[in-house]
Amino acid sequence: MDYQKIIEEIEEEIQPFIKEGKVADYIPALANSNINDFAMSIIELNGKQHSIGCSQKLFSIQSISKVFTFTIALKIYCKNLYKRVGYEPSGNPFNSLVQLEYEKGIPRNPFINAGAIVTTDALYSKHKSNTFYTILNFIKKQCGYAGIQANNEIYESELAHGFRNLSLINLMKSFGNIENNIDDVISTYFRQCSIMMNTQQLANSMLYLANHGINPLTKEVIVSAAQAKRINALMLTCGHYDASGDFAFHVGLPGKSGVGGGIVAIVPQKMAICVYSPGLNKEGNSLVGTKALELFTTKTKLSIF
Ligand SMILES: NC(=O)CC[C@H](N)C(=O)O
Repeated sequence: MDYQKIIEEIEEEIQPFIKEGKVADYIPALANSNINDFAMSIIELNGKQHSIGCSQKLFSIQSISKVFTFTIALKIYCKNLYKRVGYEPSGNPFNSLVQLEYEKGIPRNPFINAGAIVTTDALYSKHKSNTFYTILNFIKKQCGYAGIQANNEIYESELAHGFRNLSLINLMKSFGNIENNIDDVISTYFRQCSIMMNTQQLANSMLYLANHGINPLTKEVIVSAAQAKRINALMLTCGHYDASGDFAFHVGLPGKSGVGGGIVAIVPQKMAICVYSPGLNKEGNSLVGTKALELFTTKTKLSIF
């Protein structure tokens, strides 16, 4: 299949939708993202790459970082991790507090904010003040580029406005589900969200999930096949919060979004994809990114369904 031609078609077909989204402004440093930006990158298991648009432009990975932290925590804690964070969809917005009180501080899954904060806390218990560098080094290795960095302005901006996330972590601490100092954990979480990558780097970094946990290019075993299956399952059922059903319905691939405007998606045994468009839909997922992936699976018949 000529993937390059397909993504070129998609770039044209998404144009009418570009102004429909709204860039995230609850993190003030994200408010000046350019709504007209669009990029899409594919990497096949054999390393063949295809890109369109501003695929070299860096943007903050935000909640896509939850895939990396969950992967690292799963390697360390295996099944024990599920004592502290579940694996069911929440049906609620990514930063919702309500369910967390009913469910005694155990977040539904690792891809909503509460679950990702617990995951970062679990990493902090092991790596202490090296936690952020452990996450960053993991990402550098997966994408094959040592220059990956966090963005201090975005980090500071979220730190100054992260009231919701502070509520979540305090509530979980009150239930005994946060082991470390809340300032240490929340600042690590905000820093991981502010890591800057482009669509090409993000697609590269997800390749192990398309290949049963093994990076097909370096042959390194990142997680077991069973763990890779579970990460993909959670991306499918929880990767887009209360729009996860909608994403499965329209796109039909395991995926994970971030409020920076990126979405990664996995075509099992074939490829990893990343799209970028900072205009979001009301659930906080890239509107045009979702549309582009829908067009891709419709044109290629590569949905898992
Ligand atoms: N959905 C997201 O990308 C949310 C991440 C963001 N840093 C937050 O915690 O609110």
